[in-house]
Amino acid sequence: MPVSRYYDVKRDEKGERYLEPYVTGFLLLRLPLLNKGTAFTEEERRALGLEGLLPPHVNTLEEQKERVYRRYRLIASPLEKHIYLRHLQDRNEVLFYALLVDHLEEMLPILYTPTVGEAVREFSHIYRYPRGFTASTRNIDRVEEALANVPLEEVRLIVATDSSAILGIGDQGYGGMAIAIGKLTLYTAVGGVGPDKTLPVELDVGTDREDLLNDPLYLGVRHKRLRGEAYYQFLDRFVEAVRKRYPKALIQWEDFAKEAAFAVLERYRKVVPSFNDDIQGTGAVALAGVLSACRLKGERLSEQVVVVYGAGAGGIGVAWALVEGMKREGLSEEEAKARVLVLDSRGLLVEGRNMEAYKRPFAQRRERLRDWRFSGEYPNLLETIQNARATVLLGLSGQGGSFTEPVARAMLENTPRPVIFPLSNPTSASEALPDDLIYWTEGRALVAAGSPFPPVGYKGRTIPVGQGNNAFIFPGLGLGAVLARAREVTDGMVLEAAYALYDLTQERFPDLLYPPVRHLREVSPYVAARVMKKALEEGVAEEERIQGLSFPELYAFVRSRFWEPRYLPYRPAPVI
Ligand SMILES: NC(=O)c1ccc[n+]([C@@H]2O[C@H](COP(=O)([O-])OP(=O)(O)OC[C@H]3O[C@@H](n4cnc5c(N)ncnc54)[C@H](O)[C@@H]3O)[C@@H](O)[C@H]2O)c1
Ligand SMILES: O=C(O)C[C@H](O)C(=O)O
Ligand SMILES: [Mn+2]
Repeated sequence: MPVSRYYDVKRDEKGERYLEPYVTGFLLLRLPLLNKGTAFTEEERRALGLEGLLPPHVNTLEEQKERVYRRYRLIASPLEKHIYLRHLQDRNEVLFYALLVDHLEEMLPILYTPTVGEAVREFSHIYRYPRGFTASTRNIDRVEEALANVPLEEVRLIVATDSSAILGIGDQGYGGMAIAIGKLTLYTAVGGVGPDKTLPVELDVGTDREDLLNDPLYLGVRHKRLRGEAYYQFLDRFVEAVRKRYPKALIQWEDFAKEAAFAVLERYRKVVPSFNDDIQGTGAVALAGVLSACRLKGERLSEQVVVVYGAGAGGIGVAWALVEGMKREGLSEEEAKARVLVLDSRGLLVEGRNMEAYKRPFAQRRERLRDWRFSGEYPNLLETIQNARATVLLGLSGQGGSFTEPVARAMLENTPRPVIFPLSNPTSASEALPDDLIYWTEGRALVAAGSPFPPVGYKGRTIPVGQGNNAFIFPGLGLGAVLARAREVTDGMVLEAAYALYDLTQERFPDLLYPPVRHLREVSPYVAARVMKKALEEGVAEEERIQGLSFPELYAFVRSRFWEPRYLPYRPAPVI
């Protein structure tokens, strides 16, 4: 089976790859996975019916990049930059990725967090070309036929969202498609997964947002969200259709609101290789960063008292990973859980309190509160920090500005080097500005944030702010699972991704909490190889070619399959 309905990638007599298109002429210039624009050579133009359809001068990829980058630099607004780049992606994917890879640090905040949040909100207003797959209440009864319309035959990576909790901006209806597109852009740019192996999916089960339902331009289905049995039936149908059409594909669940996030993860994790990015990817990235922080202050993770602010997908995922990390250092489950305190909007999770099932494993023993001083029914953030003598504070609440000066100062009362990570996205949802945290703690806090922030200048020092974003985990985790053909993404693989990120940071960037974002293309293949090694150890790796490989061999395997944005030579398909 060819890679796509419109082309295949083959090898010539010398083993070099070339592309064989099944369409010629004008159409070739309209398909983003095929279009080289002005870079089609004279020979290709003659052979493929393009003569006279392009300007006479043949450009190199370098020249094309120069042209599009110059225009890009003239655009002032981040959202307009996003629109410009997305348009380029829909016109010529190789050029788009070649440009992105050259300017990763500059363009990631435009294509991904935080600007992608705006693109989600404005999705129906800035819409241009279709991309990805939409399963909706309109087509779910015919989802198999619909999925057959996707022209790609070798999809390996699907990012699917129901848009019920996009970043920290809540239910966003059809607009969540922009998040699925953004995550997969990273898979290709830093995870080396070919763009024709990826498929963004919007699961449009409706929206509860009145402003969207009343907006005449809104592009999604216009009814309230499906719930209960109907919701799970919808998802069952989708998963079944994916299994049939793309049996080798992994599904990354993205931005499902709390309860659904946990339920969907558990319902399908043994049915189809899948993981939840917000629970597991975030857990892993937080664990890696806190381990780095501990190393920098010369302490152990198991000595810390951690407060996790927010008890949704992100918060509970982070609490889980930190408990696992402490257990690795020798604590019992109970000892570890006593060191990880989790709060939701009503305060500290305490046993006996009325709460959702997924929160219960992280509720504190009641006796714990016996000598505590607090005002309300349950201790609030400040009271928890003070009474538990917290040394690490992690924000996954989506509540912008909730780490106030008294909160930061209370952390400093407990320890000379507090670890404070406001991890909520986008920038407006960040629990604090890194600048403020550094000032409030007199330059002593170790700070990383979910969204990108510039370095902070403090008393002559320049303090870099790490980006504690699951972008350091999911591309490597997904890539590793796919290359290993893992039948399941195990908890062991998720934790391995965390330790891989920590090890790499320690080795390559010993002064930092996370690698700089421009190094993501080194991080992901390393994480992937470690994930593959773990999958082999746990007996879930089904890929024949990697059985028995050493770590360097696994790493070489990943590198050899890493997609790079370069034009392949084209040869017309032989006429039969
Ligand atoms: N940095 C990262 O990589 C990363 C990854 C995942 C999520 N996040 C961020 O975490 C935030 C939450 O995302 P999620 O996926 O967990 O959403 P979610 O819908 O699953 O959970 C939201 C949770 O926020 C908490 N919350 C709401 N109001 C609160 C309040 N006033 N005080 C304390 N807690 C409150 C609640 O416990 C709720 O369960 C978002 O802003 C998101 O961007 C960051
Ligand atoms: O999308 C991000 O930037 C990280 C994370 O998945 C989130 O939901 O905030
Ligand atoms: Mn997310």
